[in-house]
Amino acid sequence: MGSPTILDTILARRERDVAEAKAAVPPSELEARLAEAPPAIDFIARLRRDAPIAVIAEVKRASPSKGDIAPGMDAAAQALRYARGGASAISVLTEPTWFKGTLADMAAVRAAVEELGPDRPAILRKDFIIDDYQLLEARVHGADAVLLIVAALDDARLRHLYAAAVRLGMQALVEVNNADEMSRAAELGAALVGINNRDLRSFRVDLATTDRLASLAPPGATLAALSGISSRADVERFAAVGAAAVLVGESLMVAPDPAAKIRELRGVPAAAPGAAP
Ligand SMILES: O=C(O)c1ccccc1NCC(=O)[C@H](O)[C@H](O)COP(=O)(O)O
Repeated sequence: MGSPTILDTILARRERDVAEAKAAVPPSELEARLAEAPPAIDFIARLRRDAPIAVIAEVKRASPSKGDIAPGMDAAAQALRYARGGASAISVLTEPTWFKGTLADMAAVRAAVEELGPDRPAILRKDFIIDDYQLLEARVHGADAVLLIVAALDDARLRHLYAAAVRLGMQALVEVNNADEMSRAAELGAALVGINNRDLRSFRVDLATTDRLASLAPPGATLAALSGISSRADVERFAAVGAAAVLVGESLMVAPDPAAKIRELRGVPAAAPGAAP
């Protein structure tokens, strides 16, 4: 066996984190809080509503590959900038050690977008989900959808977590990075598939990953392209191979005007001068 990859290291740490969280707040306590959780909307329908291309805008303070990106960023304020630009969904990284995110960030984002009414952006919990407990946490803190990374889960666990997410009223963005993972997502019957251009084991970003894998997506699935996206040309490239959405993190986090950057990615004209960023 070779040395552990960053994905292995993150997953091992997440297992310990989940055990500690369960010791502090037992699953039964979270289950009891489900009834008061903010209601979920249909994540896929929210993306589809913004055809031909929806932007899933990510709150990402740091990452294993880049280190600090915007460590002091206020998640809720950034989410409102994204909403102003027309983001269809907000992805909130809730992993604390490498991404400097928290569940409290996601709850704050959810509360902030609630003010926008029924057309609010949908909320994705972006994390390394390995346990039902994290699904309960996600729903209680206002997620409409969760990320399930095929490379992080065996088939039985993937199937179990996918069904459990749906039972809780959420949808799952099923992430793949190669043809084998895509066939596992198809086997699962994933309704929403994210092709990650970043190989989570090597950090290598290759935009051609989406081009190569898009035609292997299960028929009828909604397709999203993830990672390394920074220009309108990237978005057009992925729309041309059938992506209904793009997920964008770093280039929005470093943009001086994130709302304008989202408009640029969506291909809509710039806002009138003097409009709030
Ligand atoms: O971003 C990383 O360095 C990373 C490393 C290991 C596992 C996951 C990682 N990122 C998660 C993501 O896939 C991205 O946050 C997301 O797709 C946005 O990517 P980008 O637009 O390139 O910031």
